[in-house]
Amino acid sequence: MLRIGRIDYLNVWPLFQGLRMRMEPDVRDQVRLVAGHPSELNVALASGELDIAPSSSFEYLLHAQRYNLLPDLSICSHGSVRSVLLACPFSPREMPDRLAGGLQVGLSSASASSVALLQVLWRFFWKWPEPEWVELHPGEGLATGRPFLEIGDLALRLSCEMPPGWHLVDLGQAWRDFTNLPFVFGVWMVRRDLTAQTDQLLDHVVKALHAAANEFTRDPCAAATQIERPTWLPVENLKEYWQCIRYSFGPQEQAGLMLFGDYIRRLGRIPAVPGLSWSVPMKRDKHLVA
Ligand SMILES: C=C(O[C@@H]1C=C(C(=O)O)C=C[C@H]1O)C(=O)O
Repeated sequence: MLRIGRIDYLNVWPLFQGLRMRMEPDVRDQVRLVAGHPSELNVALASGELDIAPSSSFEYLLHAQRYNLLPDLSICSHGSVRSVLLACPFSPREMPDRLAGGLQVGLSSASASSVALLQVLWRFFWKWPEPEWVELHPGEGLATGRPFLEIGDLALRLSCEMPPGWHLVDLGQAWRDFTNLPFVFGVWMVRRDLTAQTDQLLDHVVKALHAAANEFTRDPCAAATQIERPTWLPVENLKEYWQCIRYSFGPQEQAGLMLFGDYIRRLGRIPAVPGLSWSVPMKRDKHLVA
């Protein structure tokens, strides 16, 4: 049995749809998909309830000794991402003045990477004074009337149905403006203590994931007509969204992840930036281990 985490957001829908379509019945019988938001998957992975999951890049940077990474697969954006947003009930230009009077800023309890990204941008890019950070459940932010971080489909919904008077800051775009690099929100982590019996199963799943990712990269909009969309999401918005989401994990994305690691080290959240440990040799390194 292979226990796979599935982020319950539209950002990975095409990947899991592709996986489902490609799994042979005997493989499907041996795979259990467990859905949750990234923080839930981080906890389940760390405690060994899951064997493999796409989840927060922050969790990898924090506990890299527990995991290997699937090569060539991530959840990232090269600019605007649309589903990781700082929502603000006033113009963000007013932030320094508002902070002078003391201000709480809400952080989604669903997130690890985006929480840290917001704190990195706050300190090193915008250079705003530190607010009082408070944790909020997903969907609770608007009612507070204060700035808050939202991720996933709830954030995408905010970007489709912009609440009157609110301003949205896209954190994928802000990271691009800051560093000129992609931001890797999620990576695929495989627990290092996975038993050898699951090797073949894992191999099959990884091949299917790569095929699904390649198909998505070739035509990110194709899946938009296959899915039953929520009423708040026009098909054009979904197509635009999936053109922002990328599953690649090449040198640019790796550089973005390492730079993020260095900033969170400077924030004191990790003692040192770990190396990237792969679950199978990278394609370009195969000749080294042959
Ligand atoms: C792009 C997104 O990234 C997600 C955000 C994560 C986090 O903040 O920890 C983890 C995985 C990603 O799926 C999103 O929320 O849509």
